[in-house]
Amino acid sequence: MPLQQVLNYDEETTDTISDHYTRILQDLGEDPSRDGLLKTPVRAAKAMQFLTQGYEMNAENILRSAMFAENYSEMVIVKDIEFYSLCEHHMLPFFGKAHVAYIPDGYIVGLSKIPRVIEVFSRRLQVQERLTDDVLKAIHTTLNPLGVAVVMEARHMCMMMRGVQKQSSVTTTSAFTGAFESERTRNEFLKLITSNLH
Ligand SMILES: Nc1nc2c(ncn2[C@@H]2O[C@H](COP(=O)(O)OP(=O)(O)OP(=O)(O)O)[C@@H](O)[C@H]2O)c(=O)[nH]1
Ligand SMILES: [Zn+2]
Repeated sequence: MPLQQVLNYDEETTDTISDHYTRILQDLGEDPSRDGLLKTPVRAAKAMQFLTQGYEMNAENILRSAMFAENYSEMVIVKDIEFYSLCEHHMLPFFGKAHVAYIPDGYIVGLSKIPRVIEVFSRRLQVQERLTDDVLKAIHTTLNPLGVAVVMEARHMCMMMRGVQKQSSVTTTSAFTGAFESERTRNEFLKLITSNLH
């Protein structure tokens, strides 16, 4: 299922989460009955369901829906794909850019499906390392290419707004399979994602 701008929110789930948010507001010392907060529990409940809709999505189905037999066997790179996720420790956002490459082995995939796979795994509670690995494995096992490479760069709000409070640190994670395990291929990919060629 693709990322939905407007989810079909299940009423019962929204009500339950909303009730929890009402209590959280009270526990934070707020007055949930004041004008500005009247709809906040429902809004927050819907926002959290939106941000975790990846649990309902299936990466394999998305990729299989647009796989085409093709003899192209050079590196295909989709870079600068923005993503937003939630860290599973604090449920605060981490966000940044993903760069994905693969070398086809008989099949190419519709380009938009790569950002869609990133949505599947980023719209959940995550850590950046697992997110990187989830994207890698989904593409590798479904498309069966000669190799897959994933690099993700992100800023973590839990390190910026609270805790250690470092505003400019960026975390980079990477994972590689197949041909990208060779230094030459990996370096070519890294060179291409850091170039300004558009
Ligand atoms: N490896 C990894 N760590 C993350 C990620 N997102 C958040 N964290 C870290 O998860 C750790 C949780 O550590 P704890 O000591 O249990 O939590 P805490 O007391 O809130 O830690 P501080 O953030 O240092 O105040 C922190 O070091 C966070 O920076 C991620 O995607 N990957
Ligand atoms: Zn965190």
